[in-house]
Amino acid sequence: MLDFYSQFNPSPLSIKKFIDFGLNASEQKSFIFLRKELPVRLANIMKEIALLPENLLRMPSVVAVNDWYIRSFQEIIEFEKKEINHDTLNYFCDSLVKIRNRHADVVETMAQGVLELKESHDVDHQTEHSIQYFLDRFYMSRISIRMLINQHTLLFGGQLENAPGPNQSKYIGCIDPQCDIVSVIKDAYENARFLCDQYYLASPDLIINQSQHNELQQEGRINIVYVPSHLYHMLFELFKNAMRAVMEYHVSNDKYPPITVTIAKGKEDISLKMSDRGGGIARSTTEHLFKYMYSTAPQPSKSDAHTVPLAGYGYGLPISRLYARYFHGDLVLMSCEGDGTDAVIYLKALSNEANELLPIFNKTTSKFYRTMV
Ligand SMILES: O=C(O)CCCOc1c(F)cc(-c2c(C(=O)NCc3ccc(C(=O)O)cc3)noc2-c2cc(Cl)c(O)cc2O)cc1F
Repeated sequence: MLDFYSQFNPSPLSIKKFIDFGLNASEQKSFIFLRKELPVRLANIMKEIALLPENLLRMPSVVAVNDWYIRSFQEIIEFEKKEINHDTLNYFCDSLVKIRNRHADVVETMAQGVLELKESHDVDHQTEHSIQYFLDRFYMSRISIRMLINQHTLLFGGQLENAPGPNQSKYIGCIDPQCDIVSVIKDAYENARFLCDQYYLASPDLIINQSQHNELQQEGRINIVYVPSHLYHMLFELFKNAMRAVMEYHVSNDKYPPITVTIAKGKEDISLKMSDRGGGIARSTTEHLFKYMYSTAPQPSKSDAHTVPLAGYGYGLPISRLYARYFHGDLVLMSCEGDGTDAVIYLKALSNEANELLPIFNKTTSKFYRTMV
């Protein structure tokens, strides 16, 4: 069955399609689409997992993740031949929730798998490159599958959790058609600042600027049709990094240079540039920050806890970049060593251009893995 579903390409949806479908949503249509599309997306990435180097595939954590995928795949294809009725639709929703919970810790578990590999084998450059290629595609696939599951369970899950927030009633699933970018920036800043204050007993201030293409003059705030939780995840990660840099660079004085976020709206892009004066990083170091292998460093021993670990321990940055790229945006770092760092989140201004970016398993993909040692 895996071969059957992996022969289909995943069908990318745009934010506009998610919205249009959600406005007059039919649970039956969603069910018919998902009981095919979810196995297709699962099968495509499972074929890639199977192509990983033996020594990674045999790591206990990778075996566990693979089992979760096999089990979830089997549970969904059960619905292929089920009669469509009220009970089937309810059972389908319950199965999706069960699958989402089963896969909750996939990111950490895969990181553990990479660590197990690093500790048990020498990882040559080519293998590291292939693992980077695989994990970018694997996590992007996971983001897309969770997006489909969340939309269905939020639109039809029935459990209308506690009354949605003030404007959450206008949400279409997890999409806010009028996502107020400034308020998401402020939320992410306040939460990152809370952690910064706890650790450094101080934190940089925030300045928000707005600028837009002169033909787009609009009063008030810039809104976007987007998934607020994705935008929050990216901003929270970037604020944490910027604050750490500023606080580590300006150890002495108690006045810290503020972090500036500039929101720019053009015809095609909406850009969020976060600038800090945290001393910046060398170009040679910047490229490592998006590497999964580099950032899966063994936990620092207590002794050197005082040094600020440059090697991150989360996958915060690479995964934040995947969220940006998921709807055809991007996340770019421009650091000037000795001064500070600009991090830019690019988003599509038009929801019909914000298409899912999905990894597709095909002959070229498998050729890529075949060259792996
Ligand atoms: O994943 C995680 O948990 C966090 C993973 C990430 O952890 C980091 C972190 F937050 C901040 C920095 C950092 C430094 C720094 O640290 N400068 C001082 C030093 C320069 C070079 C070296 C060296 O070459 O050894 C050591 C210190 N300067 O600018 C940034 C910086 C990095 C990013 Cl991604 C950003 O969006 C904004 C920034 O200001 C580096 C990180 F890596």
